Amino acid sequence: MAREKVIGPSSGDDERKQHDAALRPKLLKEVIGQRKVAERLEIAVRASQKLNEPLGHILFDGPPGLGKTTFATVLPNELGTSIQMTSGPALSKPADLLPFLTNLEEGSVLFIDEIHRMPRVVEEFIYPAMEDFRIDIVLGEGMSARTITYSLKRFTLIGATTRSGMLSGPMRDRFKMHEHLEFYSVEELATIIRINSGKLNTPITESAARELARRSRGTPRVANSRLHWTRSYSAAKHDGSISEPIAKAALDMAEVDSDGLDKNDRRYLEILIDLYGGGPTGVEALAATINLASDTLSDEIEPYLLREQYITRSPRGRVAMPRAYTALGKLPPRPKPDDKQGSLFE
Ligand SMILES: Nc1ncnc2c1ncn2[C@@H]1O[C@H](COP(=O)(O)OP(=O)(O)OP(=O)(O)O)[C@@H](O)[C@H]1O
Ligand SMILES: [Mg+2]
Repeated sequence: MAREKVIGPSSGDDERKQHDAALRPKLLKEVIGQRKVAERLEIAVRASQKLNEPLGHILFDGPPGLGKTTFATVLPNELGTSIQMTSGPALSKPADLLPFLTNLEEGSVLFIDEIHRMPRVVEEFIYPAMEDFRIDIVLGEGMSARTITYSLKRFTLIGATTRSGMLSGPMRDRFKMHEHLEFYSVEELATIIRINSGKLNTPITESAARELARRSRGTPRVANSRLHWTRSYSAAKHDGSISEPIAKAALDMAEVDSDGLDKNDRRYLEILIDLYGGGPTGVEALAATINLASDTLSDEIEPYLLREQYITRSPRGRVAMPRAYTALGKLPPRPKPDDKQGSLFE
């Protein structure tokens, strides 16, 4: 049965996956930005080929949409091997991992997304696989239980997480490389937008690419979704090409403000300022008021607001910074006269 599809500024999950797959770089040289990470991976790939050893296990962490899955899928292409993909929440017991482990080819990649959400029993089951390429399977119960050891093909585990802090120490230590992905510069995002408009056969001016880039929260996935929306907007109202005025009008209509903040960002800041007097406020209280999961707040909304200094974290909770007031067209609070350090927010 055909499902109804919502085309709009806030793409749904299915649509997001389609966009991601279509525009995702296939090789390391097509990956824009994250230069240091890409260079280290390049070295690791070459070494693995020259030494004829599997690539060491790699952990990618960073906020959503910055390229963790992209890097994980680029690596097997570089190595000329296959990849199997699963995720932490899909692995509720060790047996769930077995089909993946037994299907491994020599040197192939097993990708586990959201690896911080893998249950402890599965984590412990995977340790010997990571260390010695073997698994121990217990057969039977009680007195008659016996363990058989099963050797695996030498493989590379790639883990991705938005919360490296939630990963257990032993799990983290078993990865040879830890790569943290950072937000992208406007120039890098503008390059991604230019390349992807080419892939989508959509002419775009340089200033329009920069305008979309500036308003994409430092995040390639957001840049791609802003580009898709603007492209639809232009196809419906103009000739399908993207100029700066068209980009501006499309983003205004999508309620993305001139700094690139979207409705959820502004709602977060409004509640923090209007309801909680600018904080400090715990993330749970904010999440309950906004009616979003606190994980969504801390994984998706806050990293960018923190990095751009709209908010800051204190031991007592989140605090709005002057930039948050300005973004909402409000005056920042004045420092108290007795405040020696001149801090605005105590
Ligand atoms: N460095 C990059 N160069 C070009 N495009 C990129 C880059 N990083 C990400 N993208 C684009 O952004 C999209 C989203 O990236 P990706 O799916 O890799 O993010 P992620 O970090 O895995 O996010 P999540 O945490 O939500 O799984 C990709 O499909 C790709 O089109
Ligand atoms: Mg991903």
